Amino acid sequence: MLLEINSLSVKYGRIPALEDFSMEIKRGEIATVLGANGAGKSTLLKAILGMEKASHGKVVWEGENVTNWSPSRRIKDGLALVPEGRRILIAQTIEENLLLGAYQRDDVDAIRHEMETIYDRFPNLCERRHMQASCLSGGEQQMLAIGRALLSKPDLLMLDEPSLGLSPLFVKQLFKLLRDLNKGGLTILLVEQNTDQALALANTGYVLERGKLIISDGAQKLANDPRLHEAYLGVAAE
Ligand SMILES: Nc1ncnc2c1ncn2[C@@H]1O[C@H](COP(=O)(O)OP(=O)(O)OP(=O)(O)O)[C@@H](O)[C@H]1O
Repeated sequence: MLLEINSLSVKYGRIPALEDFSMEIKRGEIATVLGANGAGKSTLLKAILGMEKASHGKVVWEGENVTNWSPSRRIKDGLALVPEGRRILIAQTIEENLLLGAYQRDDVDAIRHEMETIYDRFPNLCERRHMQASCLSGGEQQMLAIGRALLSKPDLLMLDEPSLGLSPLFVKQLFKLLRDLNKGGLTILLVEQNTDQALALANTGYVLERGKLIISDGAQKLANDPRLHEAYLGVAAE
């Protein structure tokens, strides 16, 4: 097991955003977390990375309890997050943004080699590597955010709504990229609003409703589960 979340809870002040959430992700798997706005999906990813503190429960990474580790220590140990909204530094160059992902590494030759692999994958970034990131479209910025995360050499790549606001062409490219990265051995935890495509890609799916896990199942089975649609429409199953 690569990642185990045991009864994780997160509160903002006294308000619970995530309650008693548990999941397990095996190496090589793609898991997706679905749910309506405000269900607690981003909070879950932030808590896995250590950006939000758990009020209860545990995050176990490769068999080790990392609940009290800092985010930078978790990133160094193989966790990476592509945050909602991408968080690109638009006044910095594309290359400087990419290098931020490698900020804890000192294996310069390997970093250079991986940068070239990323540039091969994203020729649009390569052509403009010395230009400010502000010149990129939303879709290209999303690819840059993914490239930056890959440069930390993660074992688990977490993505928070990466398809949000992208054109259908970029969404298609994005899901193909995630499939290719997974074929190359990367484990993925994907938070998405694009439920159909996320479930078509994933092995397992989890549905959050108001901070609570209401369904977890194989992705194919979940795609046909009426409770998924109820969760999105905010209609409680009678
Ligand atoms: N920093 C914060 N302070 C207080 N409340 C917060 C904070 N961040 C999130 N919340 C609240 O916690 C709940 C869960 O938010 P979260 O962003 O995790 O949901 P989400 O499922 O990712 O939603 P979305 O799809 O809209 O991004 C929401 O009610 C939200 O308003």
